[in-house]
Amino acid sequence: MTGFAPDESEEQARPDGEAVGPLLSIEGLRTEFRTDGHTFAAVDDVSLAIGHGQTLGIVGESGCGKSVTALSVMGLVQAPGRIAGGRILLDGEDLLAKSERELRRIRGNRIAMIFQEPMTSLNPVFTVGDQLGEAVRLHQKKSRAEARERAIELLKLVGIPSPETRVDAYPHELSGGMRQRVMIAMALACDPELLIADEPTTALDVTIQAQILALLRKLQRERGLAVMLITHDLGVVAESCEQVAVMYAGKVVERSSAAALFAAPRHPYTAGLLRSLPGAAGAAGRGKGTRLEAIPGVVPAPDRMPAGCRFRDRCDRAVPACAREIPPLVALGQGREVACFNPVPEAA
Ligand SMILES: Nc1ncnc2c1ncn2[C@@H]1O[C@H](COP(=O)(O)OP(=O)(O)OP(=O)(O)O)[C@@H](O)[C@H]1O
Repeated sequence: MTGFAPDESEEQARPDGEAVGPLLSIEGLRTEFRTDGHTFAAVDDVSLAIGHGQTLGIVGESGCGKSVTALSVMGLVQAPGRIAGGRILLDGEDLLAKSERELRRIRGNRIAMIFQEPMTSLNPVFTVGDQLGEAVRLHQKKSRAEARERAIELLKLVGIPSPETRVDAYPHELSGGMRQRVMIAMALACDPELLIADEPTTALDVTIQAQILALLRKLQRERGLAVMLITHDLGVVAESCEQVAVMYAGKVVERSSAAALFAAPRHPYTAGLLRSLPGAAGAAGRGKGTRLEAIPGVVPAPDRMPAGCRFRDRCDRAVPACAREIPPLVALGQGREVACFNPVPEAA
């Protein structure tokens, strides 16, 4: 375990004043893949939490384990992958102890996920209304006519103009941004408490990206939706997230409020990511659409992880201890945790 302990920032108060735990709590998650006789952990001892109605950004370069973390929460890890350890608690209930049938119900009703490329998730031969209506009828007892009405309502909710007409459109008749809105509408059909959005804006141009992020923020605010927002783009995090987890090579290396992280990153990897943003380093809201490729070197392949800190070959603050031991996540106060033997000093 990484020594993660939910702190005050994850304890929330109910209207009756009673404290409640986080909506989602991932504890010591390990998800492995077995390929060519080798077993490697794509997600290695990851602990995270998302409060009710909160947005957590999970950020890191390609291959860091962000998507596998999301798929683990959804119960959608496919062979040759498997969850080898840890707990995934939704409102205190361990999802890993659920049957496939129970999980399907939870996926349908409490957790929904949207992906980067909506065209791969929408069926080209059915209209948007058919597919949305189907999603509605899967979760609620409604007649076809009622499901169509609900589909129109959902399209309106996600800001599709002329929803009464668009409901009869086929996916290819809509722009990329509109298709992503339809996917969000599908995800909302079951009125979930948690929405997992895996790179929801990566395939879209910058203006449309901003609109989709604004829509997610609006839904989060108005419906009290919790969002796990997976992105390689710190600009997206700056715009949308309250909390951030930075992942590197299958591990969480820094957890923080977004404000504190952008004000003063403590893990050298986070600092490097922020430096790679154009404009003033780390200025929140800048650098939208930037890929995080400016740190020299690459993420080590999961079957060739170095001993000790996995970032050390790319790190300008490495010390001898980094070669010997994997740095544990250590609480630095105010909900901040960093896995580094030589973190960036606060004043830097
Ligand atoms: N089905 C699979 N079989 C084997 N390895 C896999 C499989 N899925 C993911 N991996 C490996 O797990 C690691 C983590 O992948 P993951 O997709 O979670 O990264 P990511 O951070 O989401 O990156 P990206 O932004 O590119 O999606 C990668 O090394 C990847 O190659």
